[in-house]
Amino acid sequence: MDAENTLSVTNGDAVKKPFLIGVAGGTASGKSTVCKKIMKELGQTDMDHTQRQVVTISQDSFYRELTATEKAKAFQGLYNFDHPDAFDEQLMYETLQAVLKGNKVEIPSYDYRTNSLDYENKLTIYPADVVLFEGILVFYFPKIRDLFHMKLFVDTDSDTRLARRVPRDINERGRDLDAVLTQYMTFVKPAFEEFCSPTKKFADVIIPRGADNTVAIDLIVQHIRDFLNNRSGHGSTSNIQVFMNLEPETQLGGKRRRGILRVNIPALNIQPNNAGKPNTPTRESLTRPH
Ligand SMILES: Nc1ncnc2c1ncn2[C@@H]1O[C@H](COP(=O)(O)OP(=O)(O)O)[C@@H](O)[C@H]1O
Ligand SMILES: O=c1ccn([C@@H]2O[C@H](COP(=O)(O)O)[C@@H](O)[C@H]2O)c(=O)[nH]1
Repeated sequence: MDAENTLSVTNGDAVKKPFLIGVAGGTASGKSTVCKKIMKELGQTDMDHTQRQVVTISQDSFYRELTATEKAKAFQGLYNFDHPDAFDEQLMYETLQAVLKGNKVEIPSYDYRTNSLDYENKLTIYPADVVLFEGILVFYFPKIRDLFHMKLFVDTDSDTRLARRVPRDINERGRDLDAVLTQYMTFVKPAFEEFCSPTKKFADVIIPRGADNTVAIDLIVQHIRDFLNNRSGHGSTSNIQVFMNLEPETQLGGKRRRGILRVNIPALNIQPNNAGKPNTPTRESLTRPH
């Protein structure tokens, strides 16, 4: 395991740094559905939370607490939940830092019916190998954007998004049609154009049509599988051995050597930040046979 992905060693067990994936996109583009599909394909859903290798965190858990005046506005659909100022950037950053350190974290869930954080129903995020962080503005804040190892943007056209948001907000978020449409035209649509859409350029992978795009989802799932396999030592990380016949005696690595020399060449290592780059054999990897 390379040092870059290992945090510390406790009782002989290495604490591994999770692979952090940001999932951005407009409202109702299918961010949560894409994350659920990824988790399902990786066999992570019918499993105890403490055992999961892949977890999803929603940016909604980082909405700021509203003052009484803001709450009153929110109930009339007059508060802008789509502006970057609606989020607690610092808390989001500190929480992701803790997650990257392999710590267990507790975050509130979000209650859309009351427009508030729900501390009664906290979510425990257990240490995992892969963490998906999804939300409309996860790529907006540079400090947070820089934490991601991979960035996905779910790109669904605005008509489809509105057509999905209306029934969802009425059925699941306790809104009426007028409030949904007023909020959409006043805040959601302009904020998408000003703050969310421009962050598409930061994405490594753009997923047109969201969860319907099974090809894109399968590719992402395969990438995560490769990462998990490599991390658990089941991937193609075994060394390649090359035998060299040093006859006559040859100067090598500052020493005179002769006979059969075994050279260990570390195999292609598909860890994040190292993708596609074969490791270079080091002087230490030149070992004499016993
Ligand atoms: N591919 C799809 N086809 C049909 N409905 C979808 C699709 N993707 C998402 N939805 C529905 O659209 C709504 C918004 O999807 P969701 O994944 O919650 O979006 P987001 O997390 O981006 O807000 C939900 O009611 C969801 O069930
Ligand atoms: O109290 C709230 C908080 C947020 N919203 C809206 O939610 C979306 C973001 O959630 P998605 O699941 O990505 O759609 C955002 O557009 C806010 O307008 C809300 O209506 N009320």
